[in-house]
Amino acid sequence: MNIAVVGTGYVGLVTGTCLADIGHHVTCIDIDEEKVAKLKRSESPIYEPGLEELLERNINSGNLTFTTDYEQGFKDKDVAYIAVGTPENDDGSANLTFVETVAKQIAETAQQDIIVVTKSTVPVGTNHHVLEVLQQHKQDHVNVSVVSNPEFLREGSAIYDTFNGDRIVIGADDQHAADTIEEINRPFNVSVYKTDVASAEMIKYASNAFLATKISFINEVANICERVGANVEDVAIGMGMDDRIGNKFLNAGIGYGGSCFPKDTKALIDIAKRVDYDFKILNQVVDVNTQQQRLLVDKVKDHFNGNLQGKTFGVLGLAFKPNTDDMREAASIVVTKELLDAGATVKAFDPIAMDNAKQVLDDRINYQNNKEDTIQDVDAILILTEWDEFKYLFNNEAFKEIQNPVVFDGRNIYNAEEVSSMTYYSVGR
Ligand SMILES: NC(=O)c1ccc[n+]([C@@H]2O[C@H](COP(=O)([O-])OP(=O)(O)OC[C@H]3O[C@@H](n4cnc5c(N)ncnc54)[C@H](O)[C@@H]3O)[C@@H](O)[C@H]2O)c1
Ligand SMILES: O=c1ccn([C@@H]2O[C@H](COP(=O)(O)OP(=O)(O)O[C@H]3O[C@H](CO)[C@@H](O)[C@H](O)[C@H]3O)[C@@H](O)[C@H]2O)c(=O)[nH]1
Repeated sequence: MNIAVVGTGYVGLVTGTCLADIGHHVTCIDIDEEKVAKLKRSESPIYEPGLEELLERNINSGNLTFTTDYEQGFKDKDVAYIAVGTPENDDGSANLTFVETVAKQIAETAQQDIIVVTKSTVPVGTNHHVLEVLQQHKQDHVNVSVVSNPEFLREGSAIYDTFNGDRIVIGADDQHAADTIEEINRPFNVSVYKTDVASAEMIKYASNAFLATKISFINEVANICERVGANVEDVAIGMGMDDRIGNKFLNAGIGYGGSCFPKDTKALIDIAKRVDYDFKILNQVVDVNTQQQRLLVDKVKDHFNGNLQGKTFGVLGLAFKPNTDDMREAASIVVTKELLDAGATVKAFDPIAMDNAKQVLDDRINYQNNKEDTIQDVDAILILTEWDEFKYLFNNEAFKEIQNPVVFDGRNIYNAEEVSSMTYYSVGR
């Protein structure tokens, strides 16, 4: 099949590359010229394990091309995927400007019948609106239909998730369009769930909101565990042995971040509000997460009797989770700002996200080139992201030289034996 993918961010680039890898002819379109120039050289503008190899293979085979030119991108295409951002507006609602713009551009460019597939996360009703925009701006001889095909990949394992997803959701009111998208995806060999457009749009928000709820729930349990002398890790294992609960997404810590959970939970609250419904649980999930992202700073302040003036902290991990360079809504943004505002000096290091971190974090931060330098001459070490290379910190010569180390572990990456000889704080244990 001949496919255009509009937007080469985390979703568009992974989707386009994987569709090319299963044999489709794919052109990815982006307005960012620098990004497209890099992609043409088989260089990935984002860090995503395995992506660069896949890019190179499919560019070389001729299945994958990149352009900033819509006319070139849509030439002879049967299907167009929309994978542009839907960021948060000030009131929490989803900003649909990019999706609308792309719908209009597709309509104005398409010269043949086209199925438009929305991969971007969009509120219920958006695909119907996209169809209206397409119909308003398309040429008379062109037939258009829309399909909602929400994306469930996780950053850091996006390629794996695409080939091993739990489901592919296809929401369409047009049977032929739904069947075509199912056929396109068949080589992935992932279960397909077909439904109507509105339900597909809702599945995406409900899934993310449920996962965020699981995290805020276990974080509140962790906070109680600390007060009653229980261990949240043992509690999560015991809970997770019940299949109805499941053992995933029960890791307590300093809350969820990233480009999806924070914005999608707020967008679902807004979707509910627009139909006069107060999504009470989800409001609390968001509040708990805001509180949880500050938790480590409260522990630091308690340890230093409320005075961080003149203290130095070594922060390990800045990305919102390991194996990504994405800094969107990372807990490190909150934690480092609070430490700096309290008068502390902050040294920081992330194995991959340094460049992006420098764009979003406070310029008072003293960036380091490695973990060894970051933990030298500090009053305490803070772990904010559970990168593998931080898991063996205690075997590191630089660490062994520290007198009376103090460690605040926001991701519970160490066990009791490892930390027995130091002052150690974690979450819910
Ligand atoms: N990041 C994820 O892990 C993830 C997972 C599932 C769903 N989603 C959803 O997918 C959507 C995209 O997310 P993302 O993280 O990939 O976004 P992103 O911000 O990384 O990428 C968006 C891309 O779209 C491009 N773009 C903007 N306007 C354009 C236009 N008119 N024409 C062509 N390109 C244009 C931008 O230049 C950018 O490269 C969002 O709705 C998001 O909620 C994201
Ligand atoms: O038990 C857990 C699991 C995750 N997290 C945190 O939750 C956030 C999100 O993690 P994860 O879901 O692994 O990453 P994302 O790449 O944001 O993926 C989520 O958001 C995507 C965008 O919508 C969806 O496609 C994915 O299915 C959904 O998992 C991160 O800050 C994690 O540290 C926890 O605190 N505890």
